[in-house]
Amino acid sequence: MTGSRVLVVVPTYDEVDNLEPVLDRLHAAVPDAHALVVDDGSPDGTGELAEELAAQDERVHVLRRTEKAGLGPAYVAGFRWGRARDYDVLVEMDADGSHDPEQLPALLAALDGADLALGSRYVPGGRVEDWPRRRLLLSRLGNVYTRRALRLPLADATGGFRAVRGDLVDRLPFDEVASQGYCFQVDWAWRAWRAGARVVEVPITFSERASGRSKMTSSIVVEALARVTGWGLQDRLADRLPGRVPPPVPGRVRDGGRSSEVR
Ligand SMILES: Nc1nc2c(ncn2[C@@H]2O[C@H](COP(=O)(O)OP(=O)(O)O[C@H]3O[C@H](CO)[C@@H](O)[C@H](O)[C@@H]3O)[C@@H](O)[C@H]2O)c(=O)[nH]1
Repeated sequence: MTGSRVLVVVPTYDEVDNLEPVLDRLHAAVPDAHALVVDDGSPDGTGELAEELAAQDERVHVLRRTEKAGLGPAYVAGFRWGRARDYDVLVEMDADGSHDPEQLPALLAALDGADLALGSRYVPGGRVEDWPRRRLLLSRLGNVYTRRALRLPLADATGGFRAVRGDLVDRLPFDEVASQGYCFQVDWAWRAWRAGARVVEVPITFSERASGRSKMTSSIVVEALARVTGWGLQDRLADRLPGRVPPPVPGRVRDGGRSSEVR
């Protein structure tokens, strides 16, 4: 979307070695983009570093929260901050170098014909590099399960590199989004699709983080499994209710220009 004001929301927890290189790469790739670092009281000083970077560069902003409250609430706070300041496009990007800012222009370009552009590791052309095999397996299985349980025609609903038009953010009921962990990604992609949003998957390369450790925990996995299973069951039960009001017309999903069927 040419001429748009773009805000890249970067959630951080203990990313002191990764943050500056990632912001440098972002501004080399998309010089006009602004970045909002949403730090949850990182003990390693990421929040203080973000303040220093913001003092040196007017394109960098910081939202500091007092404690680690999860990826979902961090993004909701970042999206609200961005919409209150009239950014037209909001972007999700990890702080650890897993997402390549050079691929951001492709995500932004995809918004010309879509409301939500998902960076996708699992469409043709997408890749995962150097991730431990068990993480890759978990991610693949999580996506297969999500697709089946929610009848959501996405190859990668759990990824965290995406761009969304501000007006879609305004339409979504983020007050109802209770997901704390990485399930947040599925949660709002699903709500967007059900709300009739035009969703496109854009191939990306995801690489193992540059330094530090993943914040993935077993409770994040359990939350995702429980929530996705619950939503899927509710949806199927609702199908059986007499006089059920038809669900909203689902949005279109495209992958490289082709329409996808619900699998
Ligand atoms: N503010 C804040 N940030 C957090 C929190 N937990 C994690 N983060 C930040 O969120 C980003 C992703 O966390 P990682 O721990 O690096 O995630 P990963 O294991 O590489 O995650 C992969 O799976 C996620 C779930 O599908 C994806 O969202 C992510 O893109 C990637 O594919 C990092 O920038 C990390 O600092 C939190 O509680 N609060």
